[in-house]
Amino acid sequence: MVLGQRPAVTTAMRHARRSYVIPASAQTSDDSPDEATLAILKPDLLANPFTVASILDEIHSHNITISRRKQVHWTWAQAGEFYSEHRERFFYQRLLGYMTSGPILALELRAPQVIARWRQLIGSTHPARMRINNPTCLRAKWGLTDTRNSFHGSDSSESAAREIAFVFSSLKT
Ligand SMILES: Nc1ncnc2c1ncn2[C@@H]1O[C@H](COP(=O)(O)OP(=O)(O)OP(=O)(O)O)[C@@H](O)[C@H]1O
Repeated sequence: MVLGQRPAVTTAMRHARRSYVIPASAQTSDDSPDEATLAILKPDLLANPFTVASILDEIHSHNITISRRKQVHWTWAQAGEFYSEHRERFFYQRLLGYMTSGPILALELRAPQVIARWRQLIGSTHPARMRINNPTCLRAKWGLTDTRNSFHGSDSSESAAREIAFVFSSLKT
C-alpha cells in the first residue's frame, strides 16, 4: 500500500466490521452488573474430555463467561478445608474421598446474577430426585449419587469470594 493512500474497503472488511456487533440473541436484557461464582466440575466428569467440552458449551450457551479456569488434583487436606463446614456431617469422609479421587476443573463464572443462575442450572444436591423434578438440570443429566453429584456452585456472594480466592490463590492449590 502506498503511504498516505487509504485502502479500498472490500466486502470482507465490511463483514469483519459487522462481526464486532454483538448479536441481539447474545445480549442479556438484565442490566445488573456482572457477579462472579465458583463452579467445580467434579472428578467423575473429568474422566471424559467430551463430557467436559459439552458442559463448557452449555455454559457458554447461557451467555455465562468463563473468566478463569484451573484443573487441580486436591489433597485430602485441601478438600477438607474447602468443605470444612460439613466436617460433622455423615458424608464428610465420603465427600473427601470423592473430591480427591481425581482432578477437578474449577471455573470462575461471570454474568449478571450468575450465583443463582449457576445453581439453578446444576439443580439441587440429589441427582435421583432431580431426574424426577428437574430432568434438564446438569445434576439430573450427569450426577451419579447424592455425594457424587458432579457439580459445585457457590451459594452466596460471600462464599463465592472465599471459594474463588481459595482455588485461584497459588498459595492454596
Ligand atoms: N445428604 C447427602 N448425602 C451425601 N452427600 C451429600 C449430602 N449432602 C451433600 N452431600 C455432598 O456434599 C456436597 C456439599 O454439600 P452442600 O450441602 O453444600 O450441597 P450443595 O450446595 O448442593 O453442593 P455444593 O456445595 O457442592 O454446590 C454436595 O455437593 C454433595 O457432594
